[in-house]
Amino acid sequence: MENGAVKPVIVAIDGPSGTGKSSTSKAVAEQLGLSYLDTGAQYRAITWWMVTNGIDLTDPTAIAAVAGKPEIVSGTDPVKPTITVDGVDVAGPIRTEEVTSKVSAVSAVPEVRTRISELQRSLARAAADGIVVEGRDIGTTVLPDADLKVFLTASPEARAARRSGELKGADVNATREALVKRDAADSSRKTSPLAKAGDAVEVDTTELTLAQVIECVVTLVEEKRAGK
Ligand SMILES: Nc1ncnc2c1ncn2[C@@H]1O[C@H](COP(=O)(O)OP(=O)(O)O)[C@@H](O)[C@H]1O
Ligand SMILES: Nc1ccn([C@@H]2O[C@H](COP(=O)(O)OP(=O)(O)O)[C@@H](O)[C@H]2O)c(=O)n1
Repeated sequence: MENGAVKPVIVAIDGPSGTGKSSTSKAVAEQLGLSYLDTGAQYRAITWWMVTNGIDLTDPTAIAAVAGKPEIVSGTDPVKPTITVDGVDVAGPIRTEEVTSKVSAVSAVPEVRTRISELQRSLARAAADGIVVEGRDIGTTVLPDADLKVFLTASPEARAARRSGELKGADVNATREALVKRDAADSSRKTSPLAKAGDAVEVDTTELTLAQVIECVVTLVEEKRAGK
């Protein structure tokens, strides 16, 4: 690059629910001055639109038929990420239990994935300094040429404890069951399932603090940038 400009760095962070993808990705992006994209929020947003519009989510054909309708816009500032559907701020409504329990059925539909993956690639291309993109299939399918791929894991117990800590009063066992069920659905779907890319660095976060995970990923990005 000319004039000493730094090449944009693309970081893919994948893994199941509650492994720390969002918290880690946001903090890494903020520390390194990169953009940030929560791809799960996009799948939640299209699911919210389908629920709101009474689409039959047991029928993949019905889902596919309307996959192109909602306009989903993601703001990629890690300090204040935003998400709107047809101009409506849905940051709150996409986190309800109803959307969480239905998102895997919607995200398994190939027409939905094609549409959302295109959005993701165009946002990654537009990020002048680079971007941290978190999800399930970023390293394997959406951005297979990412400069760094990280796959976060943690025991189901640790993940359920973290999640039920967020959802005040939620029963840990019920949270664990719902989480394991969603992982199974996301891992077994035909189109770009949740999977570790062959060249991803796996980080088990069960025994690590969030600060340790952030430091680990920042170091990995800096090593990549230094050409190590
Ligand atoms: N290593 C960690 N140790 C303890 N808590 C964590 C750790 N990583 C994340 N958390 C907490 O767990 C919850 C889920 O993290 P989040 O980043 O939303 O995970 P994901 O995006 O993978 O679902 C959050 O409340 C977060 O603060
Ligand atoms: N790249 C992605 C990201 C999310 N998803 C889907 O979106 C759902 C919600 O993702 P999320 O990241 O918000 O989930 P949490 O980890 O926050 O619980 C997942 O369970 C997947 O069904 C996907 O299919 N591919």
